[in-house]
Amino acid sequence: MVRFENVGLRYGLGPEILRDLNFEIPAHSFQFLTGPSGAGKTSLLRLLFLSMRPTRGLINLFGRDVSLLSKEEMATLRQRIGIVLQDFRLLDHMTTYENVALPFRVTGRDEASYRREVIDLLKWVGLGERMDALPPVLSGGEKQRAAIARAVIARPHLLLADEPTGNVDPTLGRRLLRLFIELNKSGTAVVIATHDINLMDQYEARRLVLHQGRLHVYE
Ligand SMILES: Nc1ncnc2c1ncn2[C@@H]1O[C@H](COP(=O)(O)OP(=O)(O)OP(=O)(O)O)[C@@H](O)[C@H]1O
Repeated sequence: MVRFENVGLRYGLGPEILRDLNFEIPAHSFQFLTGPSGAGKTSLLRLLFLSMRPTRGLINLFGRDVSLLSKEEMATLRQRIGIVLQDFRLLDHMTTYENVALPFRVTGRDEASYRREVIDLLKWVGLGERMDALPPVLSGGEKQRAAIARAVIARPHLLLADEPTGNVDPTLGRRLLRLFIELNKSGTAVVIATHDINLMDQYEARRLVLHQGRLHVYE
């Protein structure tokens, strides 16, 4: 599903923050991406979401060499990826319900066919009472759960999540982890970037560990 060959990344003229990355993310796999603060986890997620190009090396995503993709082809590939970023990126003029329903709306689906699904997921993540609220009035943890719901609702082929339990209490964190595990069981490859040792200890999974620019894989 994803293959990195000798990938390196630097910002501007700075040092290489990712070096000689060689790894694969198999279809249907589940992995934590971890490493100290500043190790490059968010940068690696950005490479995976095609919002940045590597400085060197090859990235193959869904069978395509990403350096050869047109903008339109990139947009199409991105539709197969769900992403939860640390700044959530919710649309402030849309309600929580509308934000979460967005992945269905962009594919032109009739609302009657997904309304129940969106409401059930909002209830599952504890936002049943906040469906009609606009993002600016949500708490940090509520925004995070809305962003997670939006990323998983359409069952993407690949889910990328950056510190998805960073703003919630441990009980809710466990609930969200269960959501990712269920999504993975239904076929999605999942990558969760986290510092949270407690979270990682709750589920036996592959670990991708970034350290001094290099990636170590523990199966
Ligand atoms: N836009 C940018 N321009 C220049 N340097 C950047 C930029 N974004 C990140 N960096 C640098 O790249 C390195 C990796 O940052 P990144 O945010 O990917 O790490 P991280 O592992 O996600 O950190 P954290 O766990 O603290 O979120 C850091 O040294 C950071 O300062």
